[in-house]
Amino acid sequence: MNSKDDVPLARIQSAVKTYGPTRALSGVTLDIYAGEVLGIVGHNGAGKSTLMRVLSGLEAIDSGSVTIGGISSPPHTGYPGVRMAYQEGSLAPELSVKENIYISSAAWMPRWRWHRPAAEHAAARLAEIFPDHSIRPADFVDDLPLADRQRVEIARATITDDLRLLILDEPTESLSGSAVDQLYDYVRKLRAGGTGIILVSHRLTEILSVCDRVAVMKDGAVVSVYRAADVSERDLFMAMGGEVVVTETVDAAAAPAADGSRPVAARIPMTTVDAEPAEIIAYKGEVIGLAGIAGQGQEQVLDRLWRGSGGDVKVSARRAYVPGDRQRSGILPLWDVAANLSITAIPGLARHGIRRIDREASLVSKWVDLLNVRGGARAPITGLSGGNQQKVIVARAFASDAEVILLDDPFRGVDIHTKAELYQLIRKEADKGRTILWYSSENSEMQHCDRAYVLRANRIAGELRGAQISDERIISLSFIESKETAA
Ligand SMILES: Nc1ncnc2c1ncn2[C@@H]1O[C@H](COP(=O)(O)OP(=O)(O)OP(=O)(O)O)[C@@H](O)[C@H]1O
Repeated sequence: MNSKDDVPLARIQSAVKTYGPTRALSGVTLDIYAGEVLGIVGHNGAGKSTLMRVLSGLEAIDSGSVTIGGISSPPHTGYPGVRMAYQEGSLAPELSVKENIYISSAAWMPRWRWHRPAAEHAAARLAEIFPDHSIRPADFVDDLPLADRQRVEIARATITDDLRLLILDEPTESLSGSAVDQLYDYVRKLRAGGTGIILVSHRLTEILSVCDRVAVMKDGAVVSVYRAADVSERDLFMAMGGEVVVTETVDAAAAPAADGSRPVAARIPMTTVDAEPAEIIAYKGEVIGLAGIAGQGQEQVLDRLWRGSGGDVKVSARRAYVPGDRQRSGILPLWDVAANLSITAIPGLARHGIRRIDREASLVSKWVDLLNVRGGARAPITGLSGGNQQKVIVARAFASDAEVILLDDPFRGVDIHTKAELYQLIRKEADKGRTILWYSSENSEMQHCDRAYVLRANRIAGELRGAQISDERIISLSFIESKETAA
């Protein structure tokens, strides 16, 4: 552990950064040491990503100072030795993996015949961090699923001839369990080699398991710094400004049985892992989880339901979809928060085909308040923090008149207070008769469902109900061999 006498690798003093009227950083003071993992936690919009962009030299502060490795005014290429894996992804989608690696390493890679070294670096680093990955250096980034793009984003940040400070901004929001463990093993290895690492995350369990110290940010400032060994998740939660919200998970006894007495809201034919015919069925008013490790067909189920009835698929005509990949298919970047939020609700609010601006405005203000969207209704959506953008996309679905809501890992990057409120919102909306089908990469979220189907290789590996839905059960169903493959 570092003592006060150690020279910090990075020192931030009274850093202030404003965007128009928004004070994103209101006087941050923080030291970061070589050979430590420093966690940064805080509510959506607390200023975490802004601070990281300042440390990487991407944004200049208005006042205060930032010194890294003895340098206070970084060259246009950023502070030497500081690399960052970005929350929203920084890869050029129309280029291949190796081309992306080359772009960020052009300063030290050969100027000619760089394809091969770039491909070798990409393959070697991906294999080192994520041994079971299946990404090829020639793959186009746009063709990769979100989790693979995240793997490349992380690998890209570490491919350099000089790594002193590695910044990971919410690196695990789209990774599943084993990839998360692999990443943190690599982080520990870097720490042992003397690299300083900053880990920004809303996942407090991960923060406490991998960090040496944790800084809590609130409203643009660091309000406390703890030794990770001295605090609990609850302590961090309270320091972030949390009230203890009791989120009720579904109790098996209380869970509504899938008894068929309610109308069917969605039905989709499937097979079991033993190749028996089966189906995913959601009755009106149920919250149905689609669980299992990432990429096992959960998104295809949502996609088939989104495309609508046809063949043996049955689903209500009024449905809404919350995509997990907000950059690609979620936000409407040229519009403000209000337009992004109300777009699907407008027809339902109109009278005789004429828009009712007053009703639209009150709908928007209700949801902005309910989800505490920092930035307000008139802010451009791209000026919002990542978690706040995600809240707007969730609000858009619930503000519509949809009977069936399809959630594709919807709470990526949303802070824990807001998540707790969203879990309650889902329950309330289900009680009102809406049906929710919900894929989450966080198994613990599935506990808020009435029933959950665990998927493996596009098939149903099992169905859990109420209190049966646990991390352990989901993991074991995700890996146990089927009778067919075991035979
Ligand atoms: N480019 C920008 N233009 C205008 N406002 C911005 C911009 N970037 C950030 N902000 C504002 O600065 C504040 C801090 O945002 P920041 O992205 O740093 O928060 P964060 O703590 O990383 O949040 P999250 O957990 O949601 O990622 C927010 O109010 C945000 O709206």
